[in-house]
Amino acid sequence: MKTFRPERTQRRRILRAFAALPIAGLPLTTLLGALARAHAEPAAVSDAALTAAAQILNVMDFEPLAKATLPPAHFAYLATGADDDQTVRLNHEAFSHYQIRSRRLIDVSHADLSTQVFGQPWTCPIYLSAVGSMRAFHPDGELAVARAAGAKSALMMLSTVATTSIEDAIAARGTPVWQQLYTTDDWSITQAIVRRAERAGSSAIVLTVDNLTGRNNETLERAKRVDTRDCAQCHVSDFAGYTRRKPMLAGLDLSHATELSPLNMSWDFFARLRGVVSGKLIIKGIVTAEDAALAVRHGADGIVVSNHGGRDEETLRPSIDCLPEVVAAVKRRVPVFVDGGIRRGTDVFKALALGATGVGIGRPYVWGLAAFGQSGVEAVIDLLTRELRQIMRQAGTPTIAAITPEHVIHG
Ligand SMILES: Cc1cc2nc3c(=O)[nH]c(=O)nc-3n(C[C@H](O)[C@H](O)[C@H](O)COP(=O)(O)O)c2cc1C
Ligand SMILES: CCCCCCC(=O)C(=O)O
Repeated sequence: MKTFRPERTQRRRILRAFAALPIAGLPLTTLLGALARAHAEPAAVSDAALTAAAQILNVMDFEPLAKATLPPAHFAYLATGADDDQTVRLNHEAFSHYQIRSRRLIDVSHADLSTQVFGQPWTCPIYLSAVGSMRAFHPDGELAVARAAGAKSALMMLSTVATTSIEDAIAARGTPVWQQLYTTDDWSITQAIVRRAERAGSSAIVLTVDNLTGRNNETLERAKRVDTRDCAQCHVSDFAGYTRRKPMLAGLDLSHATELSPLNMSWDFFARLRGVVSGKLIIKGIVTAEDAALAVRHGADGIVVSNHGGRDEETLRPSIDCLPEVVAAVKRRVPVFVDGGIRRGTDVFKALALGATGVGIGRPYVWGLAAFGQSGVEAVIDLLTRELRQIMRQAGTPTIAAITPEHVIHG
């Protein structure tokens, strides 16, 4: 990559853009770095990128910056979902159907966002959900995310198909991460990944069950036709090449494998997995009361209500709409987490009111990563945290425990 040396007039424009950035603490070098990656030639620094940088008010404002920074096929891998991307859109839109019932005259001078998960203190209920191949979005990939998670005391869930090993991610975060699990139908592979993750200090194994081999992502396929650059980091077209690039799969014999989320996976597999996971075992991708009950019966320690950000199947059922029935079925026996379409502090608030213990984000922090590296991820966490604090005050809920189902209504 060429070094970015802006001309004097460009520098003035960049400085103006930076000065207008309302997010304190994004260093100029970070902004310049992002623009340098976005435009290998300084002369190509576009007005659109500068304007977008100057207008960051909320996490969604990072998306156009990420788009300007990334090769089209990488951005498409990040942005898109299954079929017509309708579930992706509905995941967020559905939050507008829930309205907040604010209570008045409650002392909210000390809003406390801290909570407890599995007996561990969390400074805030927002966590960074698993996203694979993050070096496709920024050279520092998961390392930058882990550092940001450490700086902000946010929980990070590391993908099996991360481009950083769990050992390096934990070292960068400074405290354990959760290991998300994809595996093959070869039991020895499953055991090896679990053993390695637990030896490295992973405090939970999160089995993803909603991403069956063979998703239909037409938007991504179209983007790959126009952008023919090597996207092997994030695209699974060449299975052997793809898995070779994933540190968590290094040293494993995958020569007989063709998939990482086998079609024959069943509750028997989950029960067997329960037998080898010594820490917490969480199941990610549950969207019905029936499966939530089965998960608890099979020994799950936690459930993530998720449709994988609408990436795998076009169900048109937003994950926030699935949360209440799962919470009802679980009857407080294990914590329930949710992700999908969370873009505002009010979305986090509504999810908590509907019974979530923790609320995951995917794309928003990757937009921050793509645009600004570690600082961008931190800024996304800060923005959502600030918005959550604000709505907690407005709604008369000074603590996370004070947020109850009475604070939200489906309209
Ligand atoms: C680019 C990308 C890669 C992802 N990779 C994984 C993964 O490796 N494992 C997994 O369980 N979920 C993965 N997810 C799903 C996220 O963990 C999460 O469920 C989803 O992104 C939440 O929706 P949101 O992006 O609207 O916040 C990925 C999502 C994206 C956008
Ligand atoms: C099941 C193997 C491919 C996983 C790709 C990572 C992922 O979950 C995604 O949404 O992308």
